[in-house]
Amino acid sequence: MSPAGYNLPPCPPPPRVRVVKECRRPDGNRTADRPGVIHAEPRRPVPVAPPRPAGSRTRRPAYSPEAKTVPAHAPDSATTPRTPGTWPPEQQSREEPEPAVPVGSADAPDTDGASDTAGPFDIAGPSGITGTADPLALERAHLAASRAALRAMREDVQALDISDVTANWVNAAVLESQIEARVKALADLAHTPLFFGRLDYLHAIGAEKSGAPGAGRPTPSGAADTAGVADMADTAATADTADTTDTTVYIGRRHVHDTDGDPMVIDWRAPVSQPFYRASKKDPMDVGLRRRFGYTAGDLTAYEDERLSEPGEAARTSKLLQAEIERPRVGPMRDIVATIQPEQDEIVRGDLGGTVCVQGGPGTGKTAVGLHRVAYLLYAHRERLARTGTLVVGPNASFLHYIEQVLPALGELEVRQSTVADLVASVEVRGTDPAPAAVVKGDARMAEVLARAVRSHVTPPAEPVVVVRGSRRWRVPAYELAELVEQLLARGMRYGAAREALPQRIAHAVLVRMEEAGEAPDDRVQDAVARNPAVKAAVKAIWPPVDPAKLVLRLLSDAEFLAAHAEGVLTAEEQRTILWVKPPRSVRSAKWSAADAVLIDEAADLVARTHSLGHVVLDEAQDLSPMQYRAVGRRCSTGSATVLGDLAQGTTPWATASWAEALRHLGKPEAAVEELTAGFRVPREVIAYASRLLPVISPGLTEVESVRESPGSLSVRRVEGGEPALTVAVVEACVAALTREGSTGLIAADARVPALAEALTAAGMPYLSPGEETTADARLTLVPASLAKGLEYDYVVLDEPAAVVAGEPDERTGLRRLYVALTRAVSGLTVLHAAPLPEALT
Ligand SMILES: Nc1ncnc2c1ncn2[C@@H]1O[C@H](COP(=O)(O)OP(=O)(O)OP(=O)(O)O)[C@@H](O)[C@H]1O
Repeated sequence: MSPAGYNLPPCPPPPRVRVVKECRRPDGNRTADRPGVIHAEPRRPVPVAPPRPAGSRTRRPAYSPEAKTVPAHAPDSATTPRTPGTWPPEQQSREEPEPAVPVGSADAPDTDGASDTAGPFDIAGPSGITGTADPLALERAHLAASRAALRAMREDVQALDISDVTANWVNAAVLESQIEARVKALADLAHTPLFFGRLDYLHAIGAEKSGAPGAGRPTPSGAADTAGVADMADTAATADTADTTDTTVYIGRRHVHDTDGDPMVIDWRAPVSQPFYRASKKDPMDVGLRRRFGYTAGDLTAYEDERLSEPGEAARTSKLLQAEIERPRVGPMRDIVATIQPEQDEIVRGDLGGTVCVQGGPGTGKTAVGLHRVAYLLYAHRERLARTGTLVVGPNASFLHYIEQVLPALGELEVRQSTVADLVASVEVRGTDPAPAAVVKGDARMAEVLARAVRSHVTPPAEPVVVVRGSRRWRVPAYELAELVEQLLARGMRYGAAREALPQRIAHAVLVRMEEAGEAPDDRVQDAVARNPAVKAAVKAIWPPVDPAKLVLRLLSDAEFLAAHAEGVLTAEEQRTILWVKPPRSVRSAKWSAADAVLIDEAADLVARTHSLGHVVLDEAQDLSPMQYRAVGRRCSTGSATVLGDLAQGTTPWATASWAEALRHLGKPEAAVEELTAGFRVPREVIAYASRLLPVISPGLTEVESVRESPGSLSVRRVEGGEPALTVAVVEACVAALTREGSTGLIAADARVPALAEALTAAGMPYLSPGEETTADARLTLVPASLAKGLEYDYVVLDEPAAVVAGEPDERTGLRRLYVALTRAVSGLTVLHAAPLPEALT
């Protein structure tokens, strides 16, 4: 296995290039000829990690003081010769951990890396490493060596000379772009920790240990269904350790190995990494020590140990987890790869074959889990999913913008993200429906109405088909044509596919007659007959083309046409509800609504099968109508889905009442429903306050149990003096919130947004809108309550809850909207009201 022994990411749309020749590096060395695989040998020397101290049985090559290569992002000291155990000396002194600072304290130093885990705080000890050296220095040395190894991997790919490899310029261009992508994927981002955890196994990885505790733990080999890109190399390189005596693995975002192919960092998705997320005192999975690392500004500054096999040590909540959650939020959503919790990991690593539905209250990590699941599936089934595609569906553009950096941070750049509206955007949506019309249009019964309407275009043949060839005339009578039509209808084919099949069926009937008359027609004759003008004319009359948009236009404009197909399906009242008062003249001039676009999408699928992807993640799924579920479902009809949502946060008039029903509409009735109840975002005090609404908005749903205590995180204040005084108080609360680190969201009823915007401007306080990225200089976002779903801020100021409730068509939906607004804060929520609070909150 070469350092760069990865298949390169497939590069659709051009077909995968089969590299049949050897790649030749500039130094003349050849690489093997595996199709689509770039090898780069011989490997360059890279510095290796310092020796594991006594008691740590790893196979990693001993640290060599001669190794002088400067690590890619190693501290400046990297060129200085080092002494084992104190490596690198300057770095050790420069990066000596700062004095312990209470987690979440205002004194905590700035962190600027999206993937940093925490500010410095008490370093748990003593370390699992015995010996004289400072454990932190040893870990930093391993980090520096891993970075150097990664740089070497990257340089090997950069050095590839493909000039005599490719047969033509197209192949060369594809290969070039694959190399570019590969180099990009191997980038060492200064502020993204290369590893965030370490496991010390009790037994050598992959060794037989029958009877040993955790004997069933995964081995590094057999990661995945392997075929394909990076995972192939990862799996193979990881498997290198299977017959060794290694006991220690470092876990990070990607695989890094040294010049011998020995892993220095293992991808978090590999089976051998799994115990990092799942092992517990109860089931240590053969892990003796689990170590989590804390970073500050890209520097390794802390670690936290858990000794899973020592019964005396009580299980405790990870301070690093707490610090990570409370780390001020600026910018887009972050990944949680370093702190995925066991119940989340169960979902993340679920089989590709099965659809899973996750019910979870606000802040339980549904979105995070869904995104990490995609990354995991891409690792485990890369080739299959690269071929079939993956998709993340979110509720609106600002939400998608908020989450869009998570997958790239996990090294996955190819996942499409879309709203349902964009998925079905075959017409321009310029109109809106009144709620009652939208509810009927979103009802699953509309699928039956559309199916009937499409099928109604098939007209029973009244005339025979007469095909003239040379001097002969061949006649297929109307009754026989009718039989052919019946057969096609009975097969349940898509309308368009059946339409394409009909000419061949008619031609076949003609050929049977020819044979009966002693002729010996072949396939070419059949094709010629199928293209005969008489056959074409008959097909047009019997099975005319259907334009989905025109069909829906007619259904919504023509009461008789609608009645003919909605008979027994929709009531007369429902039909009236969806009919346009003033029918548009054409598809182009129609003011299509979002629900209309979904109807057109359904009709389009009746005509021609929608392409199915390999896996779809559907977030905030509770808000979809049955017809929207169908639209998403047909995009994973041959694949699987991860459905994420919270019934209590359903705020559309058609929001789903039960997951069983939703999954039925999605076409995945067999899907398992899992529940997440541990809350990561919202502090205990705040979630307890918001949960007062649950009995009214979603009776029977489990309350979220926050993993974080944060005394003083909730403030509810009544403001005397009506709306003007309230506005002043809200602005003041924003000013106060902005004195703290991190982001502030001012959430208000949509109708209140203009007044608040004006007040903020008058106060000289610039603000962003949802979807605009917060930065260190722009930390305040003014959020209409209708767009708050899925978002979060360190501090939230909530304006006038009663107005949020009143902004919705009914009280239950209003209270659900309020529940969403109340659950966006990570560190503090201030509720300000002039009007009385909704009763359920008091
Ligand atoms: N295991 C974890 N470690 C660290 N942070 C986590 C973990 N799980 C979730 N979080 C954090 O909690 C916050 C909420 O997560 P997320 O947005 O995925 O929740 P959600 O269930 O989708 O919430 P909502 O229902 O409000 O949309 C995010 O900041 C996320 O990073």
